[in-house]
Amino acid sequence: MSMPATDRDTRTDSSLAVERLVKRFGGITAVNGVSFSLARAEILGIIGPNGSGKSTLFNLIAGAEPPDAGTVRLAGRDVTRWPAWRIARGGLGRTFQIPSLFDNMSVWDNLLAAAVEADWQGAPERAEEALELLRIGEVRDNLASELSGGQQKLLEFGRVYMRAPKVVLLDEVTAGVHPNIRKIILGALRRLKGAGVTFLIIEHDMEMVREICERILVMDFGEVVAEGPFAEIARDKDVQQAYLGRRT
Ligand SMILES: Nc1ncnc2c1ncn2[C@@H]1O[C@H](COP(=O)(O)OP(=O)(O)OP(=O)(O)O)[C@@H](O)[C@H]1O
Repeated sequence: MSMPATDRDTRTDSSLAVERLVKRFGGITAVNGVSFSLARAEILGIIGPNGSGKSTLFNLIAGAEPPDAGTVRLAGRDVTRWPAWRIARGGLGRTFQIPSLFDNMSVWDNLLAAAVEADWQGAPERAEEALELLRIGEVRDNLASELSGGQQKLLEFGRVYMRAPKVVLLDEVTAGVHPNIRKIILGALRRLKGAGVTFLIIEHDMEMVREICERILVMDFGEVVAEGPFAEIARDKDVQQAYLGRRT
């Protein structure tokens, strides 16, 4: 089996690389031969209509579901079919569309609980950093259930930060949040990128994609149908009509 030159060149020193990933659910092929790789500190956006396979792709990368074929490499290591907890320990962080928090624990305890397996001793210091990075210091003693939806997204981001991930998957992290919260999230992304963290982002907010993603993958029917910088993707007539809306 021959491999495209672009894959061969980047896969060994990439932060994250997937090759020919496939996932079927009965008669549906949700992910159909997806390959791409991310350099360290790169931000790659994934766009595509509902049902195009974006969430399934995240699940395969994070180990929530095993692929039927293909490989996932994290920092050069083959992590295909590893359980999710082990991939997380290997340096992969993830947020969900609906934040998964401990509702009746405080913001502070939610942060500390995220560090349990990682680093107990450094946890308080890192939790302070998370409060500062995400500007949720004022609500540190509030229960997670008392936070606004946007603050809950910030806290979930903070819980990912606690584990000092090398690669982070963000699933519609700014969907429906107040512009101020969006700004905080963008600032945090830029700071972590500056510290070498790599991001893979599913996003419907095209403004966010344009602002922050260096490269974009367009998915449709489980396949990558276009790939490139935002300006290039935005020029593609088909992509424009289907996903970006008309801009005149
Ligand atoms: N657990 C599952 N069992 C059966 N079919 C599934 C399962 N998960 C996803 N699918 C199907 O796989 C396809 C891809 O779905 P997926 O959720 O990955 O798309 P998506 O691009 O993330 O969509 P959205 O933007 O709505 O989240 C869809 O046809 C979906 O119905």
